[in-house]
Amino acid sequence: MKQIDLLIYNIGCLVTMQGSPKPRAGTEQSKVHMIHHGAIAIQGEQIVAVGIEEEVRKSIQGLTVVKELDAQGCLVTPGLIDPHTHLVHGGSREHELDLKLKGVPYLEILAQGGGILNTVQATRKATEEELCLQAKRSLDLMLLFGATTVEAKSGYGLTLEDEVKQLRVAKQLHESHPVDIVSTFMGAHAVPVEYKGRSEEYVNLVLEEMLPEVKRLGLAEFCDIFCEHGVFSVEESRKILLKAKELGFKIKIHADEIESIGGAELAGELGCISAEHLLATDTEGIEALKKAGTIAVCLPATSFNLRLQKHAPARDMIESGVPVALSTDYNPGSSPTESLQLVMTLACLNLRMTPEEVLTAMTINAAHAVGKADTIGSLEVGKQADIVLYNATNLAYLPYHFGINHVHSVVKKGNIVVSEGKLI
Ligand SMILES: N=CN[C@@H](CCC(=O)O)C(=O)O
Ligand SMILES: [Zn+2]
Repeated sequence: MKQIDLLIYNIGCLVTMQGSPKPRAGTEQSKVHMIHHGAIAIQGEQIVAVGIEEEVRKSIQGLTVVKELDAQGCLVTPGLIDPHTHLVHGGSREHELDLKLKGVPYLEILAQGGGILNTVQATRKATEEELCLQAKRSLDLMLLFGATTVEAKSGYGLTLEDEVKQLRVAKQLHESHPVDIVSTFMGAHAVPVEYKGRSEEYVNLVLEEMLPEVKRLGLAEFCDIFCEHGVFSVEESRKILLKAKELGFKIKIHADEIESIGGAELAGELGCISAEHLLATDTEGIEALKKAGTIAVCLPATSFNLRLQKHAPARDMIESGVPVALSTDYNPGSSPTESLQLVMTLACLNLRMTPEEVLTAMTINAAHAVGKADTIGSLEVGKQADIVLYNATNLAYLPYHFGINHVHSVVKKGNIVVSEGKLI
């Protein structure tokens, strides 16, 4: 070891999340590993020492420290991970607010050609540059709110060309923005208008053309599908996810968001890495997830914004041993928010998760949900130095004082990219 490039010291409460080769489930979900008076030493992109400040300083004795960052006694956590977003899209849908207030259900708006299909129109119209600019604005906000890795789905193109356009934007942002992006192909997000009443043909297009081409271009690691009453059936979802698996994609599923049609059971049957939404999941669904080790990605900002009375049964899931992750579900319809901190509050209040369970859900479990737990999700020697410093001294303060941004600084791959709440 030649030198320390960055030493973060005087950390009042350092939450490391260390030691989770597997997603954390059951009582493990609340074990966050907290150190008081901590420090982190970084070389290049990696953590080389982490722990009690005195010990960290001893372990790096004699080495030149290039830069120091005084945490001023504050709370420090691993970089937050947002494992479910629809980051790249055209337009916005504030006009739906009126329909929502009149009580028109989400799936009804979609069935009338609005909702997702409205965003499909706007996304098809937009150029790659326009999509990139719009998504970058959101990605900047996500970073300011503490996210250092974000999953991003396609699914607003619904033609090969437009799906590839969205995925190319995600790739471009991954390469140019400090936030890392994990790409998911979601050509089966809705049946496009030109295939109305011919969903079988659209499913074939996804199977025969889109999936192989996206694979050939290497534009996505994951494949996802909206398995829901009136969107894609369990049979259609099985077909698409099986083909995706065969082609080497890792698989995810939007399951049981509005109705329980067996999406969670399918996730278990196919060994999905994660199943998302799960508001309507019942005991059998929870059991299927548990058996398969599938991560439940809960999206409380979506149920809040859709004004749903029901919430994902996160407590039952945790108590049954299903690992839970949390996400913004950032998208222009059901969850137009980039703030994982708002999600923290909603997860505590509506899903009855503790602040510790919430942090696990946004760090190590989210890292597993995007297949990156070997490099991110905890602060450990050898892991990527993705770190958040807050204007707070304890974990519970984050969900407690809601509606504001608590982030003071963000370190991404060893570089300070946010300081005093501003991008640098
Ligand atoms: N439910 C399906 N897809 C997105 C919403 C997309 C939209 O409304 O534009 C979700 O995960 O919430
Ligand atoms: Zn989604």
